[in-house]
Amino acid sequence: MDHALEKKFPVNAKDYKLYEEIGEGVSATVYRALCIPLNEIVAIKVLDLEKCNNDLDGIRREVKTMSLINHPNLLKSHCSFTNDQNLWVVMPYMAGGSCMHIMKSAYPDGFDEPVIAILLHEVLKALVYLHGQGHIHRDVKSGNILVDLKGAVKLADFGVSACMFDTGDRQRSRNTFVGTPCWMAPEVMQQLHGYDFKADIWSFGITALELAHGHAPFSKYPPMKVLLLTLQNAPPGLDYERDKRFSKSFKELVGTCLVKDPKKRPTSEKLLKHPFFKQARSVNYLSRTILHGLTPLGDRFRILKEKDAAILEQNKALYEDKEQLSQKEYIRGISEWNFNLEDLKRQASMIQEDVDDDSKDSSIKREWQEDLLQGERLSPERSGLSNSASNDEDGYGGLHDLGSSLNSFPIKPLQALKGWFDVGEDDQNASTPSWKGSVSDSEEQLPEKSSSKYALDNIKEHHIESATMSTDSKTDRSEGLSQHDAQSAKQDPKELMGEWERDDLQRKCKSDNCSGQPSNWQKGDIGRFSNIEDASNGAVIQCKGRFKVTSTDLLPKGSASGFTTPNPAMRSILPSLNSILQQNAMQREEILKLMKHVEQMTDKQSETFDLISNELLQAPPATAKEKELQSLAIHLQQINESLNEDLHKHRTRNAQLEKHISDLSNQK
Ligand SMILES: Nc1ncnc2c1ncn2[C@@H]1O[C@H](COP(=O)(O)OP(=O)(O)OP(=O)(O)O)[C@@H](O)[C@H]1O
Repeated sequence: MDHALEKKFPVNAKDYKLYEEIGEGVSATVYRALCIPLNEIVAIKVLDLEKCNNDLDGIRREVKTMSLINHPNLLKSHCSFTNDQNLWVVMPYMAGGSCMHIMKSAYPDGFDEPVIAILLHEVLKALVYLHGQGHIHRDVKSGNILVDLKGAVKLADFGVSACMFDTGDRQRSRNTFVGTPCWMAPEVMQQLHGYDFKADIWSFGITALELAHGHAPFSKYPPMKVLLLTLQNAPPGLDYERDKRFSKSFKELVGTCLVKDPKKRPTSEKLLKHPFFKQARSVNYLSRTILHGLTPLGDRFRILKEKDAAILEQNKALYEDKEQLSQKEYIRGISEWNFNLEDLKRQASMIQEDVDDDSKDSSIKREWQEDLLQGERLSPERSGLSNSASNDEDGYGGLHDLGSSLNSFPIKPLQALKGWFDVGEDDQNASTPSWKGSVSDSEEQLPEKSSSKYALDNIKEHHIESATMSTDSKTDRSEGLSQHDAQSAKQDPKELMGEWERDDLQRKCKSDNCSGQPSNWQKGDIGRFSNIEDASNGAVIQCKGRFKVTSTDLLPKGSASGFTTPNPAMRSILPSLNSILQQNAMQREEILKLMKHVEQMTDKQSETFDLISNELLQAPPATAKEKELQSLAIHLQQINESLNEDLHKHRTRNAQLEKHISDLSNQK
């Protein structure tokens, strides 16, 4: 137990001497300071209450949480008090600073795996405790992981944390859009069913990637773009090629956390049992490695601040015309971002078409490769289209779904995008999130039965104070993998399928296709058109729209009559060629349909879109109705963009398939 916690810290500003600045957040500046009567160095977070007028509730929450928590891996405050218009929060000084600062100043490409294992292990222990107490942290990221010089790791910043057992307004806060975009779970962005502890598991996975690469996926993009990329793309992960230096078990851990369906993510307790953490050494290792030889925190912070200022200066000219733009937010790409229309306007103005760097990022690359490997089968990220592909009469199933989603816009803005994200079956069936329901409902979402029971007692008695129960006993309780978890792990191995297994599956898929076995999707459709016998007779084996594929297309160029008995080698390759041709033709057809539909939609609606969005975006919203309309306009634009991106992907895939065919023909 930290000895300092037992000391009585004075609650008067004159008892502290502020030294240099060591950190800065959206709402506060943090200083190294001396507590004069105790002769102890502390950190003091100074919040300007006048500037935080609209978030006093959040501040109150943070201070309360910080004073009540009691876990070695959580940053507890010594005390807090007001000083003029400021709130001072006195905390232990974490001389190593945040992991983000350490990376920025000394490890720009991220840490090595042994270091990451320790950091994640310590943070996860904090999450197990928090979740057991009924709290969601909601802002897990390297900037909030603080380290002291001995290597102690503490998760900080409860500014946006939420308690699962609050009622009324506080409960509604779990339907709000808080956190930091790059680390934010899709369900938090979507605002469909609310969210729970699992949102922290997603952020934990993103933090793992951040520690591995030195930055979070999509960190260079403005929040609006991050939102779209997170919702539309396959989850990011460690790449097989690029991340060779990391173990299979680390890749698997990340894959387990970054599953879009929160129900399929493990609880923090379950995650703590992941084999990856077997390698986690004692925290002393950090002091011998990443903390060794670091310059004092204040100096590091000053240098980083100067660098940031220089970048801002450089970019000033670029963004001059976008007067309202918060450049600082953009460059950091990490700060808390509430789903607010002013932000959207600002951020939307910054969106560029390139997805260059992060498209090189593993997630997009993997999605792309997966699409290629699996042929026509569309990525689940676009399930609105793909699910309907096989039984869709007009081929517009996804678009129809989208249309019907649009009707629900005024009620749930982001719901309109449903069907374009991989909302799991469970999600679609679920009517309300479990935490919204009765007490027994909420139990299901809790990390462990004993924890939930404990937490439920909390609700009954409204005693958040009980959070300060003995750390040791809490830790003990949370150590054991619950029976339920162990069983569900056995019963549903898919649930634990990580990136590695997914890659294996893809490889398998690839080899299946090469052997001429059509995928499920193809099997159904081949029947609709023709069979291999037709091909050998030179008949039209496929006729869709203006595309006709005949078997002569498949025959060797040298064959005069175009009708020879294929040798065994040819025989084996014909089904592949046939299947590819069919895919190709069908893809062309689908692209044409999409293009036609988009053109129609664009013709009819673009004027309306422009009108609505331009007019509405100009004027600040006066009424709730106007706000809804603004949301509608913005989301229609997003959908438009999604459609265009899909179209583009189809085109590219088509080109790839054509190239594949010509390669195969050349080989022949
Ligand atoms: N106790 C501490 N010891 C050392 N450094 C600290 C301490 N507390 C905070 N910092 C530094 O100050 C930075 C900002 O603090 P904090 O995250 O609490 O502010 P904030 O306004 O809540 O930030 P944000 O909302 O952007 O996360 C941290 O990222 C960290 O680098």
